[in-house]
Amino acid sequence: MNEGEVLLFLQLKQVGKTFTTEEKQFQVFSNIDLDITENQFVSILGPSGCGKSTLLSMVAGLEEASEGTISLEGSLIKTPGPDRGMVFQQPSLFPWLNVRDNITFPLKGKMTKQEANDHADHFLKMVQLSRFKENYIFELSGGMQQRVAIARALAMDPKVLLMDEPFGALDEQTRHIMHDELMKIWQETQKTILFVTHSINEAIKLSDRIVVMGTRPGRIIADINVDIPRPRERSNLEVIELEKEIMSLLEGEINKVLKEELNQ
Ligand SMILES: Nc1ncnc2c1ncn2[C@@H]1O[C@H](COP(=O)(O)OP(=O)(O)OP(=O)(O)O)[C@@H](O)[C@H]1O
Repeated sequence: MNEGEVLLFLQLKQVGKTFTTEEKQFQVFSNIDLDITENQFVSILGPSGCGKSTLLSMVAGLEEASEGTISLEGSLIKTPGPDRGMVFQQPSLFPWLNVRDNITFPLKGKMTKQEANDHADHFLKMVQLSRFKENYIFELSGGMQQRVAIARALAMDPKVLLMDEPFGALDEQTRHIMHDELMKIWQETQKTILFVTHSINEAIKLSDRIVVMGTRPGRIIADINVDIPRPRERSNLEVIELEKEIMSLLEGEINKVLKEELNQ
């Protein structure tokens, strides 16, 4: 690298996605350009169907880009890899393994059993589940299961944590607790986080930056740096102002989706 040259961390260049089925071709989005710096917490916000999950899956390497390129520290992303950890809305844990073994499972072959257990215990402490390491998944609440999924992703030491509506299935109270915990984890681990949500308030509460997507055609309609000091209470005037601003940006997009759905 030449002196003065900035190494881009996560870079999406002119990315597009078209799904092809037997009957038709469907372009979800095109021309997505995004540069994300290391340690940034970036939320992708947008109406249902604009392609948030598809975009995240492409960064995960689970979906291929139809156009453009996605690279992490200069390496093109084509397949899933340990440099990217994924947390889904449903935690997809192994019910036949206890909490700790769920976390050590992907570490098999990478370290000794004792090292893996110690490693898992470190992350279980971080997500405040140390007392539950011997429990089975069905014995945990939804919020606790999601914490196991976060610990499992972090234990792989990814460069980027990809989170697809991770708290979407939780009740309001648990979601608030998880927000606070995720903020602590992010500050402690300094991970880069790409977070998909359709909650404006969630995006404002958590993010350094909010990328707002529109739909049909899918595209970025705003890219907002959030410099409101944390913690960001809902009653904070700056939060309320930003919430209004994003709501008005999204209103037209949401109406577009509703109109099309009602006409179908
Ligand atoms: N494998 C697939 N084949 C065909 N179409 C797909 C496929 N996956 C997603 N789509 C379509 O792509 C569009 C974007 O889907 P995606 O799930 O990425 O949207 P989203 O913004 O995450 O929506 P939501 O907020 O409802 O989860 C939708 O119209 C969806 O039906």
